[in-house]
Order: sequence, then structure tokens, then C-alpha cells
Amino acid sequence: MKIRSPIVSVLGHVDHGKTTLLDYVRGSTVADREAGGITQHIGATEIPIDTINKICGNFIARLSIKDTIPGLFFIDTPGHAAFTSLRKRGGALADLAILIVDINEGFKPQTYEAINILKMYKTPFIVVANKIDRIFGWEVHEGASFMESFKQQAPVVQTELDLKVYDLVGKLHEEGFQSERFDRVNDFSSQISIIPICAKSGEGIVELIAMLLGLAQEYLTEQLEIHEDAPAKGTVLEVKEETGLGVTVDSIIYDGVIRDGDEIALMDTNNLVKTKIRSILRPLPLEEMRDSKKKFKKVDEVVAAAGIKITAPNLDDVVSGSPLRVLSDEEDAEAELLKELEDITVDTDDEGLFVKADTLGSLEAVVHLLKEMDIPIRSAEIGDVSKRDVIDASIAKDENIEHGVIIAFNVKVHPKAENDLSNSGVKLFAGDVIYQITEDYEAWVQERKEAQKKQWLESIIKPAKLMILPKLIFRQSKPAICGIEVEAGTVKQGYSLMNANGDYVGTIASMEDKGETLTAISRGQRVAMAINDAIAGKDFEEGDSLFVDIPEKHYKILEREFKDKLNEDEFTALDEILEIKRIKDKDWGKFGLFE
Ligand SMILES: Nc1nc2c(ncn2[C@@H]2O[C@H](COP(=O)(O)OP(=O)(O)OP(=O)(O)O)[C@@H](O)[C@H]2O)c(=O)[nH]1
Repeated sequence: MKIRSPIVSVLGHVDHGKTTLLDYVRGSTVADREAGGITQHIGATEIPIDTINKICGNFIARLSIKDTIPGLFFIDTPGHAAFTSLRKRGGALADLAILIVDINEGFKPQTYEAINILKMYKTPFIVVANKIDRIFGWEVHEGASFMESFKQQAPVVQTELDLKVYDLVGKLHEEGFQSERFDRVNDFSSQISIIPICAKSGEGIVELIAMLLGLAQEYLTEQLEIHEDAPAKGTVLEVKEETGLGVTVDSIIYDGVIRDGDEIALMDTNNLVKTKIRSILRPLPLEEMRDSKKKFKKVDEVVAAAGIKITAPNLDDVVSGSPLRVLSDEEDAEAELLKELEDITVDTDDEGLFVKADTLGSLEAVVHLLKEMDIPIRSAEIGDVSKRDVIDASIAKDENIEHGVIIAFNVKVHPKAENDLSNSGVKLFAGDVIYQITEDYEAWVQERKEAQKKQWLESIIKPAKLMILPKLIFRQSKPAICGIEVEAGTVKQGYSLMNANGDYVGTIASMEDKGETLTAISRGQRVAMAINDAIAGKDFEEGDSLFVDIPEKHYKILEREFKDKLNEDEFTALDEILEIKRIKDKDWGKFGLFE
């Protein structure tokens, strides 16, 4: 068993300094390049332990880190898109992550997104609080450790920094993490270290590197064990067309050995792709690159961890995030890959939303998040939103509006699908921050529920009470016409009326006030009312109170769902109506055992 270097990714909000940090980490060893200070991979940079020892020897001694880990392997492309692409079955490819936060700006949408992704993959991480040089009064000490530089700051500046660090501690706490400034952490397995740094001047970088190494040694060595002679396992970072080489795949190999001429298996959106390696390429050292047009050099074999470019036939449809396996014991590797593809794309429900994403990894992340929210998924695929997606969603919409929805992460709508989309009424939730898309979707569902409830409430017959005004009976019957005043609630045309004994009186045919026909009138209004079926003097008298006859089902809905929506006078009328109803049926309005 050999131990490989831990793979480290940098995540964080846009402009918080991911690239600057990576540049510094790589640049800090550039002088040493020829002496083996740094190993350039495709898509990654490795800093060997000797170089690390040179840069931060003191710290490493203090943290009692041994030389068992060969170095640190930094993925060159920062950001969570790269992070989710670089997946392997059941987790992230990165063993460790650096979450970078601008100390002056604090948490931003993509910071939360990164945390969600790290939580999902259970990836251990260190928080770096970047741009400390922007704290008012900070005196820059190029390349110094954080502690050294901190000691030399004025007390107000030190206090200011600590306040900002505590803001981050608070935010991390809200996300369910215990954290502390790294020098105050007493248990690295339960607390997250926050390292204040300046990616421009390099302050704090030595501590960052030492901490990464310390964490890897303490908690990851088992996961870093590799089988040097086993068929390689890797992940596709990017599929790229290269002049003179055709379509190539850039991949990170995290276990085993890969050789020129090996048979490998990869994935396109739906199938296994098998091919034979034509060549394995590594970057040409910078010095040599200057003298030639070539960027790569051919190698016969590489052992994990490594970043390589592979040329081979049939790579055109391979997707980024695809697993890569060297096939030796073909059946096993193939079956494993197929199962993996199934895990991500086929584990869907009969009904639900349509999900599109740009890579296998991001698709997996979106699907995972939606499932956690108990949102059913009908289909999950890689690629832009197509005409077919819109048609499928539109069919689903006819059955359930909430399923006529497409969630699109980091992909575009195909121009041919745009028209259909706007005509179909299918809802599209698109963006590049997963949790914002899901939040928007949830807000929309909530809004729809509220609107539905409102519509429902409007169709429900609500309690109301009216009085037959004295000396204002204009006609005895067919229909009876009389002056009334509404005493509680709202009375509408078509409502049935009952008297104080619960007997049916008649149905409101029409209402009129000063020559104007009204369909609904409220408390305090006086109108002339025509009542079908009723005979004045027999079914009611002047001065009688009449009540709206509420169907029992409506009463129950009011009681259960909308009681808080009734006015005080409606509330009292409802009580009166209940009492009247129970004269004839003592169980009226009571809920049955199974209701
Ligand atoms: N003052 C100061 N500026 C910094 C520091 N780190 C980064 N910056 C600046 O912040 C800006 C953004 O930095 P980047 O490294 O490009 O940020 P990023 O997170 O990689 O941004 P994207 O790649 O666009 O997501 C640049 O102008 C950097 O020069 C720092 O420590 N101090």
C-alpha cells in the first residue's frame, strides 16, 4: 500500500479570491520548480512534501506532522462546478476543501452553496478568511505567517480582525458547524479551523498548507491508500478538442496505474463508452514549453494521484464528471460503471419534476438536494433544455401543474425549445446556484398553494345573518320581495336562507339598491331582496332574523381551515348557525372518526 497526496479543491463566492490563492500557492514554489519544487499535472498542481517542509518546516514540526503523506495535490480549477464535476461514486473526488470567504464581505450566496455541497459530500474543509490586508489599518508583511503578522498589528486592528472572524464563526454555526480561529481550535475533528490570510501577500498561507497536511495525516490516511499496481480509477475533469490531437479527456486518476494502450471505460450521458488509449499526456515543463510549440509530453504510465490528458478514439460524447476505469477484469469494472450511471440517472419517480444539469456531478448534486427536500423527480439528465423536455413537462403539467416544471442547473434552453417553453405554460427554474433554484421553486409552490386556498375560500359559503325590515314587505310571494339589512357577514345571490328554527325559507333571487342590481352585500347594507320559494307572512315575518344556510361540508372546511379568516361578526353568526342546525341534528358539523 502506498499513500497518495490528498486532493484539495478551493471553493467560494465569486471574487473572494480562489484563483489568487491558488496562484500564490503555486507561485510560492516556482523558484524551486527545477529542483522538483512543484509538479505540474493536467488540471492540477502537486506540491511535494520536501517543498512543503521547506516552506513551513517550523509549523509542521510544531504540529508534529510526519512525512507519510507525499504532498498536496491542488485542483487548478476552483469553484463548485469543478468540485461537483470531480466526483467519484458516493462522494467527492477532493479529499479536502478550502472554503474561501472575503473576510470583509462575509458569507454570500455561493458561499452557502459551497457549504451545502461540502455537507452533501461530507468533505472535510478549512475556512480561509481572505483579504485581511483590506482591514482598516492592516500592515502587510509579505509572505509572513498569519501569527507573525498578526502580532505586529495595532491592537485595534487585531480586535477588528477577531470581530470579523467571529462573524464567520456565527455564520458557520447557523449552518451547523463549530468553528474557531485555527490557533484556538482544540479539537480538529469537531471544529473547523478558520485561517485568516491574504492571498495577495501570502500572509497565512504557511499555516494553511501546514493545516491541510495535518488534517490529511490525522484523518485521511486510510482513504489515501492506493494500490499501485491495480487498474486505475479516475474522474473526467473536462472533455476538450485539441489541435492535432482531436477530442481528448482531462482526468484525475485517484487510484491505481494507467498505461499507454490500456482499455478504458467511460460514460456519455446514457451509456458506457469503451475505448483504447492512444496516448497519455502530461504538461511539458514551462522551460521546455518556451522552446517548442508543444504543450504536452507523452508518458508510458502514471500512478495516482495524477492529472493527465488522454487521447483515444470515441471520446466525443463523454461527459465531464464521468468515471474512468482501466478495464482489466472487464465485467467487474463495466458492471460497476453501469450501476453508477443508474444511481444518478435512473433512480427517479413515476411523477415529478424534470431536471437538467451540465455535468454528471452537478446533476447528482441537484438530484440529491431535491430528494432531501422530498421533491419527486421524473427524469434527470445532462444537457441543455430541449424541445422534448418541454413536451414531456407539458404533458406532466396537464396531470399536475407542480410537475410541469423543469429545473435547469448551469445549462441553456435550446433555441428550438424556447418558443415551446413560452407557449406551454411549463415553468422553468434556471440558474447557477442550486439552492437558489430550489428556493425559487419552493416559493412558487407556496404561492400557488396560497392562491388555491384563496380561490377555495371564495367558493365557500360563509356565515351571514340578515333582518327583514319592518313595514318593507313589497310582495308576498313568487318571489317574495322585502327590505332587509345585513347584520353579519356577506350575503350573496343564490344563497339559501333559513329561519331561527333551521327551517328552509327560500333562495335569494336578486338584490337591488336604488335601481342598481347587486350580487353581494355586506354588513350594514340595506337593500330590496327578492326571495324565491318564500311566502311573506308564512315563512317569515317583519323583524325576523334569517340566516344563510351553510352546507355541513362547508362548515367543516371553515372550522378546520379558515376560522382565522372570519370577521368577528361572521364568527358570532357561525356560532348561531351551528346552534340552529343542532336543533334538528345534534351531531351536525361534528367530525367523524376518519375525517
Ligand atoms: N486586497 C486583496 N485583494 C485580493 C486578495 N485576494 C484576491 N484579491 C483580489 O480580488 C479579486 C478577485 O480575486 P480572484 O482570485 O480572481 O477571485 P476568484 O474567487 O477566483 O474569482 P472568480 O474566479 O471570478 O470566481 C482580484 O482583483 C484579486 O486581485 C487579497 O488577499 N487581498
